[in-house]
Amino acid sequence: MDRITDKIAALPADAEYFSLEFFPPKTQMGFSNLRVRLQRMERALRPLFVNVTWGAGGSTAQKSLELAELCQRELGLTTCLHLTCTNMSQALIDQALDDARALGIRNILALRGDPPRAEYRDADEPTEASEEFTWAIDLVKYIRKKYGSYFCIGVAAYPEGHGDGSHPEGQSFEHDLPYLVDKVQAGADFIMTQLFFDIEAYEKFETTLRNHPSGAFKTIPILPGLMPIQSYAMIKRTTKLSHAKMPDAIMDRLNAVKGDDEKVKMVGVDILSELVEQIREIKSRTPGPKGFHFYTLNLEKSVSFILERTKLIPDIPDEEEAIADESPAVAAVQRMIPKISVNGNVPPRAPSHTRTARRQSSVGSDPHNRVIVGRAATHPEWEASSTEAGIPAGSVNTRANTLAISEGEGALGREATWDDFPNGRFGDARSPAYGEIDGYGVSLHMSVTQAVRLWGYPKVASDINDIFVRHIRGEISAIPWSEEDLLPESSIIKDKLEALNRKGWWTVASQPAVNGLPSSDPTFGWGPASGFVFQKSFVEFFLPSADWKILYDKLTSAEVEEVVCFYATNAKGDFVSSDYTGGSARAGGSESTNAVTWGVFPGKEIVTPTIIEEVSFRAWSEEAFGIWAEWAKVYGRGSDSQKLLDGIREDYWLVNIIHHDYVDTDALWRLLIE
Ligand SMILES: Cc1cc2nc3c(=O)[nH]c(=O)nc-3n(C[C@H](O)[C@H](O)[C@H](O)COP(=O)(O)OP(=O)(O)OC[C@H]3O[C@@H](n4cnc5c(N)ncnc54)[C@H](O)[C@@H]3O)c2cc1C
Ligand SMILES: NC(=O)c1ccc[n+]([C@@H]2O[C@H](COP(=O)([O-])OP(=O)(O)OC[C@H]3O[C@@H](n4cnc5c(N)ncnc54)[C@H](O)[C@@H]3O)[C@@H](O)[C@H]2O)c1
Repeated sequence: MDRITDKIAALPADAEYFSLEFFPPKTQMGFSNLRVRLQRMERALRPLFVNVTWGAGGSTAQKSLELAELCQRELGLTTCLHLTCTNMSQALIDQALDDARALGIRNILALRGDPPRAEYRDADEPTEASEEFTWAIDLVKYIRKKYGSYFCIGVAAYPEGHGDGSHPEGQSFEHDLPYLVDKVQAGADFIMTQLFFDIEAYEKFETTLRNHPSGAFKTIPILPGLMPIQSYAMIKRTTKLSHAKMPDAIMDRLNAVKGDDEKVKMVGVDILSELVEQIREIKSRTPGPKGFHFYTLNLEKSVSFILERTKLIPDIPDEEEAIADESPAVAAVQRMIPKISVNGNVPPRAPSHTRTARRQSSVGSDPHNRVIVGRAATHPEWEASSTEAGIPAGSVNTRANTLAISEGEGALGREATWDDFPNGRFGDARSPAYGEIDGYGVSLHMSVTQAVRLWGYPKVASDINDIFVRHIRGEISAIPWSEEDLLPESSIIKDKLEALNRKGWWTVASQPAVNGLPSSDPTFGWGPASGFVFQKSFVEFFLPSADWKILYDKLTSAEVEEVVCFYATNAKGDFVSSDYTGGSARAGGSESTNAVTWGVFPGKEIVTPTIIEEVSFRAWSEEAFGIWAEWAKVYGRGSDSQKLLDGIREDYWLVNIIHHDYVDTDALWRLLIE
């Protein structure tokens, strides 16, 4: 019995249940770590089902199917595969549905994805045979027509209204309502909502649906979407992107602790637990089992606390637990235990940062603390056995112990939750949580109208120079690679960044050098009091291949190569770095790891929150080039703008250059500008 609605129907009338959402990790190591995490969460938390997200336009198709296979086939979890229908070929939709069926998946969350780009269509597709996929309802109808009742179909809904800004009257639940009625009447079996924190909006939403004159929502399962608060910066960004309101009372509680990551997380657990209680009260008005949906962002600690605190974890009878302890699931948990680094050490608590930093990592802070040290995708043979790691047999052989581990308790818990502080947008590339924020794939995060309003219709490369320069100057709020303004720290290198962008080297990230400022410094400071912080300067930018050839020679010249590290790639996947220049490896052949931000604090080891290295650069660069393609789709096929952007994508390189001489704070800029 793997259809979600059948599973719900089999529950007692007063039962509660929940689902957990995961996205396909960007890196092999992230995938391998998620496998272990899923095994642990399945055992400790017992979700009724899990969701696997789908990158808009099919951008994660293969990875989503791999993750869905792991969940459904290997772990035996009832799996709901998300599927979007816009901006991709019908062939891909057909393939995904056929693959899902072949994997035994019985549940699809049928979504629209990004707004359809008018001229986007697979040129090879015979038009008379293809369906029009403009709205999610088109996918619901298509699945019903092609597969009958084989799939249980879910659809999305938005308690505060869908917010892509394309509707003239703005964001409103009332505007969406008739279309939601249509989606359900077209054959949807359950509803999952966008994340929200405004309980009054949710109450109005569920009450309106349940009492709707059409009767469409009288009994349909409605799963409210809840996002654990992983960090201050992340929740601010997610609520902005999802257009969910953060009530003042909740924001005040987070503002009061915003400098302390651990406290933000625990206040977040309180906030989410209170939301669950309030939703319970609203749901008690409708008979039948009550469901909840959690956006995990591939992290386990917060959600485990919330589920335990709110008693949402289902009990299992003792005898079933005894059987379960003999089962393959336990063997899986036992396999997970040895994910202790070879020398058996465990990571310390992640440092407390007060500022949004870039590629955050607990790994570089202490080489002993690596959780995944190699590149092997599965069952790396360097793992210590549980006996070698000093774990008494049977010590995790109960669900209670597994839950404690998911909550970060003890040495095993610290090991399991090593990546629990994804400050900034990009965490450690070894973490399942690494990558773009929602796992919905590369996206501009805005409608065509908004994109055109911000960036107009670029026709020649110098138009792009202007867009980047205006972003550096704060005249436009976003470029396709960054929806945020520059951080205050960038102001001291603004003229250098402008100069680079004016000459057509388009910067997407950077930082100035800092040689020992107090940790309390209002612009550069972070971490505990009485410390000192340091930074190496770096800059990441796109440049034409002809310019790259010249710059490469400069970077690999005898006097420069000692003081810089660089990583460079293009859309075809050609890759060069300072580790492998001229076909030979430098520094003994090992790949470099660059701590570009570090801090020294009383009574602590050196903390290195930002690291640049090959694995994260490569994973990010795929996304970075994908964004050019997304931007091109804003404009009509064959238009000047589309041709310009696609041409750039094919020709340009993305390069990240780090200068090691942080004492000479101008060195990087002299090298690149003069
Ligand atoms: C639980 C959940 C999971 C998600 N998972 C993913 C994912 O895995 N991958 C991903 O890329 N995205 C995902 N999304 C995001 C989703 O793809 C976007 O929000 C998308 O912009 C809208 O999708 P939809 O299915 O709600 O679209 P639709 O139901 O088509 O609605 C989109 C908007 O159009 C309006 N509308 C609908 N029909 C019509 C019509 N006939 N005429 C005029 N207006 C109409 C609606 O009112 C709404 O404002 C998810 C969202 C939710 C809530
Ligand atoms: N090299 C890698 O390994 C790697 C991996 C992931 C992400 N990234 C980069 O990080 C960026 C965003 O990451 P984040 O959200 O953690 O960063 P962030 O928001 O912390 O910003 C990164 C820094 O770059 C500056 N910046 C922002 N826009 C800039 C621009 N257009 N030109 C020059 N500087 C700019 C910011 O002021 C800030 O100091 C991505 O756009 C990407 O360029 C690089």
